[in-house]
Parts: sequence; C-alpha cells; structure tokens
Amino acid sequence: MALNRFMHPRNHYRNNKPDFSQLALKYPEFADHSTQDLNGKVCLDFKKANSVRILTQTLLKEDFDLNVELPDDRLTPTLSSRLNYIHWIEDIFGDSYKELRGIDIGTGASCIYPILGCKINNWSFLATDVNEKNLEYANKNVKGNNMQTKIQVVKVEEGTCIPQFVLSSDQSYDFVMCNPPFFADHMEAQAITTTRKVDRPDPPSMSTAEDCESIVPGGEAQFIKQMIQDSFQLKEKIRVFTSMVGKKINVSVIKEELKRRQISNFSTTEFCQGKTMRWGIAWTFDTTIKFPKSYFEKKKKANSKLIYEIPLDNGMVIYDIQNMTAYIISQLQELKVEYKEGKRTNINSCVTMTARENSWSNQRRKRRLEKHGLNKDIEEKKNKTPEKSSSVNSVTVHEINGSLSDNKAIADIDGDNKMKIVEETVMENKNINSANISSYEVPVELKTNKTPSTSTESVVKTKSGSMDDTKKNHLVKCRIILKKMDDRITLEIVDLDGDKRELCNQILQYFKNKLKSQT
Ligand SMILES: C[S@@+](CC[C@H](N)C(=O)[O-])C[C@H]1O[C@@H](n2cnc3c(N)ncnc32)[C@H](O)[C@@H]1O
Repeated sequence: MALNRFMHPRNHYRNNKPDFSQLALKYPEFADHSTQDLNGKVCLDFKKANSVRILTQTLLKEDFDLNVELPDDRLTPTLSSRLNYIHWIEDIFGDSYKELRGIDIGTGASCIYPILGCKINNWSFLATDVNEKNLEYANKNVKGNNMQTKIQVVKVEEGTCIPQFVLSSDQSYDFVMCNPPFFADHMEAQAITTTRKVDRPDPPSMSTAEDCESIVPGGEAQFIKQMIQDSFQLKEKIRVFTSMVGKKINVSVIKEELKRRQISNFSTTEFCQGKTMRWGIAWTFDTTIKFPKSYFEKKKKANSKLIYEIPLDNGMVIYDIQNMTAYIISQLQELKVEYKEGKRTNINSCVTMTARENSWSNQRRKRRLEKHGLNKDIEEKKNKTPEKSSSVNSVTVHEINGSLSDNKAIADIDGDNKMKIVEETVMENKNINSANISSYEVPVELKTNKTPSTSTESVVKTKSGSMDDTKKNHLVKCRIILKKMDDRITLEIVDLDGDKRELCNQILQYFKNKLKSQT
C-alpha cells in the first residue's frame, strides 16, 4: 500500500498486516464473510460493507481484545486511521500522554476513539453524538468493554459543537478530538460537487455512513470553524483542540481561519494509511504546548536526503546499531574501499568511506558474469589473441562508464597484473578517466615496480593506499551514518565532496540491495 510507509511509527498496522487465514481459522463470522481463491489464499471483498464491518470487529478483538458491535447501517471506522489520530495526540502531549482526559465530538456507534484511547492509554472520555442509534451502540460498546467508569456517552443537540455544559462543570480536559461529518449536502456526498474526477475509480471500500454521520450544513470546514469559535470560551477548560480533516483543501481553509482569529499556536499533520490520506489540525491557547513536527513531512524531507530506513526483516543483521555498523564495515572491506570509523553509540554511528574507484555498481550483473560468462568470454578472447593466450592467471573485470558492454572488458590477460581493455577483436587504446572505471573483483595488486604507462594499461590503479586523500585523487568520499529513531534504524549517506550525489546514491542503492526486506 502506497502510504503505509508514512503511517505513524507506533501504529499497530504499520508492521502487522492482518493475517486473513489465521483470522478465518479463529473467528467463524470472519470465515463466513471471506472467500478462498484457487491458491487457497483467504480474501475479503472490500466492496461489501458487511465484510469490512466484520473485519473491523474481528481486528478489534484480535489486536486489542475489544468487544465492539457495529450496526450494519452506520460508519465502519478504519482502524489504522483512527490509531494514527490517537498516536498524534500522544505525540502532542509527549511524555505525559498517559491517563489524559478527552472529549470526542461525534463518537459514532463504534465509540472508536474513546474505547481505543481507554484501552491503549487508559484515557478517560466524554463522548458526544446527536444520533439516537449511534448513542445506543456507543453505550453498548462502552459497557461491553467495562469502560463505564472511564467513558461517559452524552447526547447533544444538532448544531452543538463543543458542548457548552463543559464550561460550567468542574472538570477540565486535556484535549478535544473530532472526526466531523464531512459533507455539506447530498450533492457533495455523492461527489457531484467535489473536486473528485468523474473518471476516478470508486473508493476501494464502501461507506455505510448514514446522512447524519456524513452530512452537516457547511460540511467539515464549517463544523471546525464552529469548534474554533467555541474554543475561545473553553480555553480555560480544554488545553488542546483537534480535529480530523477529510479534504485537503479544508486544511488551508481552517489554517486561514485560525490566522484570522489570531490563534498562532496551531499545527497540522497527515494521517496516512493504505491509499488514503486524512489530515489533523490542532490549536491551543496554552503556550507550554509544543506541537510535534509532521511525521509525513519529516519522512518526505528525509527522502530528499540519501536515506534508507532499514527494514526489520532485512534477513542480514541483528537489528541494532552495533551489529549494523559491524555489517556496514564488513561490506566496506568487501568493496575494498578505505574507511574510518567515527563515534559509535547504541543510537548512532558514523563511518567515513573513501573510494578510489567504483566497486559497488552493477553487483548482480557482475556476479552473473563472474559465475557464467566471464571465464568463457576470456577464454574465447584468448583464443582470438594467440600472443596472450597462454598466460591468463586471474581476471579482474572493470566497467567503463558504469556499464560493461558484452564485448568489452578490462582483464589481466597476461597474468602479469597489468590490465588491458579486451574487446571482441582489437585492444583499443582509449583515453579513459579512472573515475569511470569500476571493478567487481579485488583488483590485482601490481607485483612489479614498473611505473604504469599512460596507455590503457595504466588506468587500473591499485588500492594499495599510496594515493593521497585530496579530492582529485579519490572518486568519492562520503559518510555513512546509522541512526536509531522510534525503533527504526536509518542509513544515511552524506556526500562529503559536495558534488557526488549520484555516486552516493549508488552506494546507498548497494546497501539497500544488501539490506532489503525479505518479504
Ligand atoms: C464521521 S462520523 C465519525 C464517527 C466516529 N467518531 C469515527 O471516527 O468513526 C461523525 C459523527 O458525528 C455525529 N455528529 C453529527 N453532528 C454532531 C454534532 N453537532 N455533535 C456531535 N456529534 C455530531 C454523527 O452522528 C456521527 O456519528
């Protein structure tokens, strides 16, 4: 799924894809709503509202031990997006996020935010709704999980936003959260007046939202503007006001409104899951609150850096900085580049690498050539050049301009460790820049003391370390930084030359190939 990599790092579904086969074995109702394809794979038809409803109920039980009953004519919450919102609120409160007290406006039949928040963080809630049936089910779900002392479900009148009785009560709250009715009218609900293109495919799963759940005069923008208005009166009672936003365009509308109202401490975020993105907006009058940076923006920024989040299931190394650094160093040794290790702690490490030539590109091709074609090719070439044929001892193949043409190689034809460009018919004497040469075998060290000539033979240099470290004498110098954050390790390549991004990107690609996910 395209956006899952931007899911909140603590979101349960970021790394735990539901196992439908297991669920079907364990939950008969889920089994009834799923099918098996010809390969025995258990599948779910996400276009059937009932199947999606059963899946949500099943996952709430399986992953959170929550008993939730959802009516078949009401909105079925998507768990990954609801969790993203909860984790964002945790981030807003930092270390003191446990045992908060919140208000959930429009809790729905599922009462999803209160029961998840209560289960995960022991949060208490005042949950509101305008719809009788939603209130009935919300109460049922609270009781079904023995959360009556933590969650209070109350009916409010239509047109209410943040309930005014909060003002006169003794209770204060840490936050308000809300997933407002999103549409302004039926036209918008049917995507007739939205910007959704007519040729855009139907959403992957069907919504069962009732009109009262999805439609409110003025749509979500108006609803949130009302919340902003209410927040002025309630700022002594509630520390942080938040809402989910369903349409991106409304994020700027709300931001404009906050600025117009001179609320300067506000923040937005992205909730990413599957193929959908939703947004979060938060504001406060409490100057001690520092909103967290958007995870999505951070990740996007990181993507413009040469950075790779090493997958947990890379199948190569134990997932900690010590082992990962040792692995990186072993790879640098294999690549025969010079390196110097910097500071290493349990949360980060740094290795500086200096390469005289490109030994990392086209690894797969090189391995293939080495395994299958190379020796044969060289034998053939030897036969075509009789004067060289008797003395091939070992062969090192180098690439030219990053790609080795099938009929061209640089080889130690004579066995005297002098490299020559081998072609199908002739040995060419080209002017080749050493920066364009890459090798995949450990280059053969010059055993003779002969000074390399300026001919083709001289372009292959040893890695004996006799060259000095000035920029012109190396191909690339970069820093490999490993960092641990939120239980994830990232590998970043920093171009120390300042103009070798492409080569650094190749080095990153080399490590990506080595440390890729096994699934
Ligand atoms: C989009 S649904 C969200 C349901 C649930 N919170 C979720 O995330 O799945 C909006 C909910 O707000 C309720 N609602 C509509 N107007 C409201 C209002 N003025 N005050 C409180 N709830 C309202 C609807 O009945 C509906 O349950």
